[in-house]
Amino acid sequence: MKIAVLPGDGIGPEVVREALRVLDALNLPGLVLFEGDVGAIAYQRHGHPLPQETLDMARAADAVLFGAVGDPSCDNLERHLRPEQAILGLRAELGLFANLRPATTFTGLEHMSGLRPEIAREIDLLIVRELNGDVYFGDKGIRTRDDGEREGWDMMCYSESEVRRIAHVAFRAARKRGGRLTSVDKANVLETSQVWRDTVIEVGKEYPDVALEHMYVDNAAMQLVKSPGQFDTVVTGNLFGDILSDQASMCVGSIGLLPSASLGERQTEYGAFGLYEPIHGSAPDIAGQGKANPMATILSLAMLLRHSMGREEDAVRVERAVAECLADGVRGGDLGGRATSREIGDSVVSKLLTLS
Ligand SMILES: NC(=O)c1ccc[n+]([C@@H]2O[C@H](COP(=O)([O-])OP(=O)(O)OC[C@H]3O[C@@H](n4cnc5c(N)ncnc54)[C@H](O)[C@@H]3O)[C@@H](O)[C@H]2O)c1
Ligand SMILES: CC(C)[C@H](C(=O)O)[C@@H](O)C(=O)O
Ligand SMILES: [Mg+2]
Repeated sequence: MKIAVLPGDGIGPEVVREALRVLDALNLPGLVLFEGDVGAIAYQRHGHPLPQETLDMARAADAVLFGAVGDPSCDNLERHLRPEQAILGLRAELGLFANLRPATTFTGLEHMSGLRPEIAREIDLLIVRELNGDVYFGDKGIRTRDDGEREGWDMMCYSESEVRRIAHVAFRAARKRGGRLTSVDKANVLETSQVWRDTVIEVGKEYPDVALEHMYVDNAAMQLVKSPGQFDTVVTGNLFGDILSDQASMCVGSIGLLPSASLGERQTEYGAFGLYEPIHGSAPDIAGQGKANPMATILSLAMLLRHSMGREEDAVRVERAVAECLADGVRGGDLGGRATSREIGDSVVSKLLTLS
């Protein structure tokens, strides 16, 4: 089993390092790890944020563990050379169209949520975010109008087949969870969303056991804060899913806690090929200070064990280790504590070794 490890920029290497220590503690046979450059570091070393060699390494692997990309020093580069293009390029080139972003309450953290504890306690949802389309990948540009004013434009677009395939992933996920699916769109304004909604309804006919509802994205943002417990599985487009998942993280307590899996159609001999990363970014404001919470990356590793390695029991063990550390009061700066990334990694590894 080959894992491509792409730590990236800022806190990326700091959080990936701790996830790898957890992987090491599991002592799994037959693992081969390769490390590659992505993001600003890759641009500095190779002149491109996603060097061909890194892409080839990811393609040749059975799974990818990704940290984060982004560096303020690159904000004025031409767009195709910016670090963020590395993750967008990987998602597109590897056909990873289904991004699973679970958000679940942790016992003992209710008071760290931006919500009242009794409301935070209810959170157990999965955002299924489409990852290969939408305004992210449509034509875009900056043009100068006749009156001399600059105008930026980005085309939002979803085809029926793009919506159909993510809808199937979401319905199947909802079926395995609480049997409820909320499709989030902006069909009252956007034609893209009209096609989205019509297609989700069509696909829904194949899943009569799943209760489907539709919600406009502005209302969904409000409902997520008002009563997050009403959500089971949520399916939405690339942009809305990006925003709602950061919001969901603060309902749980910190962006340093939410993992993700990006999956496509490819299967390997071990499970689904996938890329696993925390939902947060490179956090330049705390990079290099040992302040990053590595739990989101450790929980992403758990998703890798589950989806790409078929090791459900190990995945659950890692998730339990993180949850029990939080219940014991292990807290980084993001949760009002003082534990360093290293100390959080140490705690998770020690806890893991006590769990059978
Ligand atoms: N998938 C990715 O690689 C990814 C995701 C999001 C943002 N980015 C990039 O990261 C850079 C910074 O973006 P941003 O500041 O908007 O978002 P961010 O997620 O990097 O940081 C937002 C805030 O959350 C904090 N934070 C994030 N992760 C944390 C962690 N693990 N522990 C403790 N605190 C944490 C940061 O310190 C910051 O205050 C940008 O270049 C952006 O494009 C990359
Ligand atoms: C860095 C950026 C391209 C990325 C996105 O918008 O998808 C990030 O915000 C994420 O959530 O993974
Ligand atoms: Mg994001």
